[in-house]
Amino acid sequence: MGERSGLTSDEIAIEQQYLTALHARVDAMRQEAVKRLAGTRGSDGGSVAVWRAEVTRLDAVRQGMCFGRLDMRDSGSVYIGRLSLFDEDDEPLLLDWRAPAARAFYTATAAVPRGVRRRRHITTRDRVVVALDDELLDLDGADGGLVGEAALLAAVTAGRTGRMRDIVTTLQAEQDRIIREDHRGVLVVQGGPGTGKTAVALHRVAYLLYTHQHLRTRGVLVIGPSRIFLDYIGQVLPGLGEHSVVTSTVADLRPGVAVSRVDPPETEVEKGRAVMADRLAAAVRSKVRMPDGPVDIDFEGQVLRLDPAACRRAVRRARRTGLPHNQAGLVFQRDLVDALARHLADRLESVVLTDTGEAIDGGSADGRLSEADLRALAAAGVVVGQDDGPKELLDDTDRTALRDSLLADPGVRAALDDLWPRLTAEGVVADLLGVADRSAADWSAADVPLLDEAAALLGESCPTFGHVVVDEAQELSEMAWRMLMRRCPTRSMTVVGDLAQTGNPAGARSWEHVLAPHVADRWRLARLTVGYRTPAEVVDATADLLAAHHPGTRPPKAIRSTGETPWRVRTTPADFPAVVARLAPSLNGRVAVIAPREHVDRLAEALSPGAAHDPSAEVVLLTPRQAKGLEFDAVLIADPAAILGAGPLGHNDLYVAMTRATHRLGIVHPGPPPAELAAVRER
Ligand SMILES: Nc1ncnc2c1ncn2[C@@H]1O[C@H](COP(=O)(O)OP(=O)(O)OP(=O)(O)O)[C@@H](O)[C@H]1O
Repeated sequence: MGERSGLTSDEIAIEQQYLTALHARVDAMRQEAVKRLAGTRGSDGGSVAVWRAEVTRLDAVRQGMCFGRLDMRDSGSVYIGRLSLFDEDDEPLLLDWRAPAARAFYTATAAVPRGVRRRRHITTRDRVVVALDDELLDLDGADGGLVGEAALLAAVTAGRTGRMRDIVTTLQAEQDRIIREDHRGVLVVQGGPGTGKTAVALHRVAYLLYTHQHLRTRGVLVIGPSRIFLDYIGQVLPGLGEHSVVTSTVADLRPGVAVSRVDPPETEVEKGRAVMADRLAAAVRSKVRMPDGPVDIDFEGQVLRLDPAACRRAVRRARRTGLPHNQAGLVFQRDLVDALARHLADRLESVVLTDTGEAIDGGSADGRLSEADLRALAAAGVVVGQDDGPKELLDDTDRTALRDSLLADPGVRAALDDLWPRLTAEGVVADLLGVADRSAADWSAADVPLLDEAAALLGESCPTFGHVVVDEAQELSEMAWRMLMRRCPTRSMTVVGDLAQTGNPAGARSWEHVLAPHVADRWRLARLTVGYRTPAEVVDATADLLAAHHPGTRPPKAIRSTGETPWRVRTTPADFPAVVARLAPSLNGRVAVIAPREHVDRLAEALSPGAAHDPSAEVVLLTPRQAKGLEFDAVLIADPAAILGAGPLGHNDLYVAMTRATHRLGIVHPGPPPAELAAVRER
């Protein structure tokens, strides 16, 4: 890495002056936007939205607006920040970090300086420059691999606030490469815990929106594992000036479906398998009834008869359209109504009328049109008078009117619906799962992709996006993948995850396995290898666990050590809650107690009030699943053996739990420690 230069207060003063000028420029732009916004009163909503978005954007990028400067060997200096700014003469003042020319800020090293002589990290608070950190890159130097190391270390060691921060000032080269990868196709980012997958995915969204305007119109969707997680990352994109991204969990992706139940692991696995799609399709198909004999339908007092061959023909024709069930049902209905209308018209026309309207052939026994015939014709809008007996009994308009009145007739509709019923997604899934009382069907997270699949089979459309980001992607079942693919017809996706952290037994064991059915081999893999969250001491504590369950998987390379060795404490089952409650606050900072579900109630009682429910509390109680993607200054694992034993992927859950710590890790085990943790120092 480059050599640090001595920094004088003069240099801080120079940067302060520049920063003040930048803020003055943004103040002026904001004022202008506010004026324009006021001027749009009464004008179209479009320009109101544009100016409102501009004010929001300018407010959002204020904090840390300018964070870097590159001094080039052959040209002048460039300031790097959260947006591009130009002075009144259109001279550049600040370069958006996403612009191609800003790239060297993240990738230049002493070994490959990319024309950069000096890289300066500028730390600001509000409108004040508080620190500068320089690297000189034109000296011969070994390449340490990290860019802006002092600023990076300051960022990763800072206390956690409970909300994720953006890392735009200290992005590393391996991360920058992924962020700027082509947006087309599926990019999988695999990396161990704390390697910045979430951070990279979110910065990639900001980069893609900046670079590809069409994505602003088409929309970007970010999928996360839980609402707590989405809340945790919720500030990152707005801080990068992006407010339009939709974030959701898979379970929340279907409006109107409330998840209120947790399935046992075996059920979750079963519901997650792709074969459920075939079962749902078969279930929907089976709802179409082929009658064995003729079907009699009452219409306006007459009996119309559908013969089974006509029904079969209509089913075949409807299926041939390839339309989803409910739409194909309309084709089926229309087909049979046509048949019925023909049938009715033939019957009516077989009545040959005299000039005075008397029937001389067929019709009713007395040779006149029956009452029912007249009613049917009247219902179809055909007026048959005694004096002006119809010359053409049924023209095209009459036939259409006849079809419409057949279609509108409740008796006809009920008969057709009985053959090809109109279905709801909830009904189909409840039926397949054998849920007795449909109205009370309360859904689990694993039911949501089934409901979505059923809805698609029935012909409901869902919103689609130009790019979809899937975080903690290893947790998604095959059915959940199908659901997401429907939302991304262009298959432009960023998928980030870690197969060693899969906790959902229906989740991924291999990327190939979950992606190939949708994109064949058109996906590419990028890896992140450096761990920014967990210090070396915590990484070491997980070594035996990782080796036992994922032999061959290398843990992330930690960029720092804290000197704080993880410890474990043995206790008795009886004392366990009290010991956890006593130790948790002593860990200092923002602390997570991570425990298996079976202990949550007991521990919630023992811990400070609110811990169980308030993720922003100083001490928060979480299950490993809830802790996914989050991080804390300190973590206390409560009963690791129970976490390991809670399900087939308990070892991955324990790995997730241990790697949430940015500084300190403690373990409380009632009884002997699991073998995987025996090497952790006993206290
Ligand atoms: N280049 C960087 N500069 C500063 N901080 C970074 C950098 N990269 C990652 N971090 C920090 O490291 C921590 C872990 O990042 P992140 O949550 O994105 O990791 P992850 O790979 O998604 O982890 P997990 O798999 O455990 O969910 C975050 O606090 C993030 O801000």
